[in-house]
Amino acid sequence: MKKMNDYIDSVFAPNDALLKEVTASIKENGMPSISVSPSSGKLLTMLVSISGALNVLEIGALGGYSGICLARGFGSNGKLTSLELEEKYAKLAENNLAKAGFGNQVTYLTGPARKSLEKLEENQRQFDFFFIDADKENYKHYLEHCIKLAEPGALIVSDNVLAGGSVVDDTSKKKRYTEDMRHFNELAANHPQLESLLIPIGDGLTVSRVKEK
Ligand SMILES: C[S@@+](CC[C@H](N)C(=O)[O-])C[C@H]1O[C@@H](n2cnc3c(N)ncnc32)[C@H](O)[C@@H]1O
Ligand SMILES: [Mg+2]
Repeated sequence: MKKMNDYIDSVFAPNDALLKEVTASIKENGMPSISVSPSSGKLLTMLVSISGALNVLEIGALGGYSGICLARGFGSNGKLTSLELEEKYAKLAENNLAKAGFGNQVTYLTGPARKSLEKLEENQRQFDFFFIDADKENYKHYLEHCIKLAEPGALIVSDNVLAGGSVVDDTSKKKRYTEDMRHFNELAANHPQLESLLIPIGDGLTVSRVKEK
């Protein structure tokens, strides 16, 4: 899986100068190197752009790498709302999004994402694109929140659904969240309100489309 991903990254999605700077800033700040892979980031940009989404909700910001990829998909017209547990991470992400030219188009809500999602529901907010990439044990809850906040036809993209290959291959080292990801994929695949497919790029992205009612 690593060799294939390295090949795809190097041919189709080499990091540009800004994404290299963002990746370095995450390391320099002592934060974990767990941003999406370059190809996953490029797919996010393409999916936002192709779908024409203008109101994007991200769950799990870290240092803003995926946030920049999402914002590049909507250009100057869209808005990104990003939920992040850690104040320090959200600050760095905000700085990096400003460097990328999206400073006026992003809002960070800090604290546990499930609380922020409940607030967004109370305020009857709607989004047309979602990216789930935070604590894996809560993915199933995030999915239900996203469906509630979704405009018909919205896309919900979820990262790390292959759990390093361990969801398909019992010889791969099992991760703490292997079972969570197996259950999550089953949920997305069989959910009556979704049409879903897992795309094996990076650590796997499950792409779900919210059916029109
Ligand atoms: C894998 S990282 C996100 C990477 C980012 N999406 C990217 O690719 O650039 C996961 C993030 O989720 C955040 N997180 C973990 N638990 C959370 C929670 N309960 N609510 C909100 N954010 C959470 C972590 O602090 C971390 O920044
Ligand atoms: Mg991830």
